[in-house]
Amino acid sequence: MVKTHKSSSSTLQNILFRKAEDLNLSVALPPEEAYIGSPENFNRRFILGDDGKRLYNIMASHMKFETWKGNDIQEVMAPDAKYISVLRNPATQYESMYTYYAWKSTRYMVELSTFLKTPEKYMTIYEPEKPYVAGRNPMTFDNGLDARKLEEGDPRVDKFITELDQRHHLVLIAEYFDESLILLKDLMCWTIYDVIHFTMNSRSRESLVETSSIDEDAILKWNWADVKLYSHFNKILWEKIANYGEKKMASEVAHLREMKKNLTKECIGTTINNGDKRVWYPQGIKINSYIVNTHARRKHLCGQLTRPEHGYLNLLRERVLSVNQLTSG
Ligand SMILES: Nc1ncnc2c1ncn2[C@@H]1O[C@H](COP(=O)(O)OS(=O)(=O)O)[C@@H](OP(=O)(O)O)[C@H]1O
Repeated sequence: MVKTHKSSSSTLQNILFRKAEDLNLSVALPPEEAYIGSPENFNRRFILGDDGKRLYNIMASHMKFETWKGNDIQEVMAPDAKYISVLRNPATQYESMYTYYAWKSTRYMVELSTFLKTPEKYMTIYEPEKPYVAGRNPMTFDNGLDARKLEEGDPRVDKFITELDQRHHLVLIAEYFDESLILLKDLMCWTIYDVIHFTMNSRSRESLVETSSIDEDAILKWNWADVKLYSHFNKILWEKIANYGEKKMASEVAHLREMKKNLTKECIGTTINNGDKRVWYPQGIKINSYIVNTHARRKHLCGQLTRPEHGYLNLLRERVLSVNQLTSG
């Protein structure tokens, strides 16, 4: 999975990590924190415990793809691996990113609405040459094309989108996440049970910054390549839904939502927005996470559905390290 920033990728990651845990699949993991090598380009030496020849079933952490040459990621993935990503409406994605990473005090030094009046100016002064998260067209960047300096309409973006379309088996859309997950289940020959999820890494209401329609227009203009990328894959998603059958889709989405509702009742005791040791909080940002109901503590699925990214990374890392110890001992 290409883990695109602030686009519901942690929720998708939770689904994949659950599968890895239950089926004991090999997962390419960062040795610490949440990035594999980034801001350096992807290289297998950044994978925890890699022996130079292992093939992985799952890779679902943030990393930096400069290109999709076919000799980097493909080299480490199992031959029948499916390539997926997720995109979100650039207007909401950009606000989430700017606020979550506190760019008003850590990068561009101004509020989002001020930045949006003359973004080129702030970009020229403050944008790092090699960022973890790009300040312009971030979802295009995460998927492998640095379009921070490309003029609107640059044909390299169209070419990139065409290539990406050939590369990715499925691009999920955050606004139609449940529909996207039904397609994922179909692609992977899973059951609906496999794609149940609770929303991960969402900001608490008080950590959202309201944007005006002027701001939103400015975000869309500034992130023109992301707008193209999103529009393209949103269209593809709806074509896939039509092929799947709209009636069948609606009935499965309803089933998924019903199962989610029941599991929410069963699993979640409380939702908290700070002080959870399994969560990474950027300074001053409140992130929702779930504490399992006392009576559901022994229920494996409840533990999995409520385990935030860093909790899962630590659990899977321990597993990799103990297997490596056994095989080298
Ligand atoms: N299903 C669904 N639909 C729409 N939006 C969703 C969904 N699931 C998660 N989210 C929102 O995605 C934001 C978190 O994205 P990521 O998990 O990709 O963030 S991160 O890059 O890994 O930090 C975060 O956005 P904000 O709350 O606006 O910050 C989540 O609320």
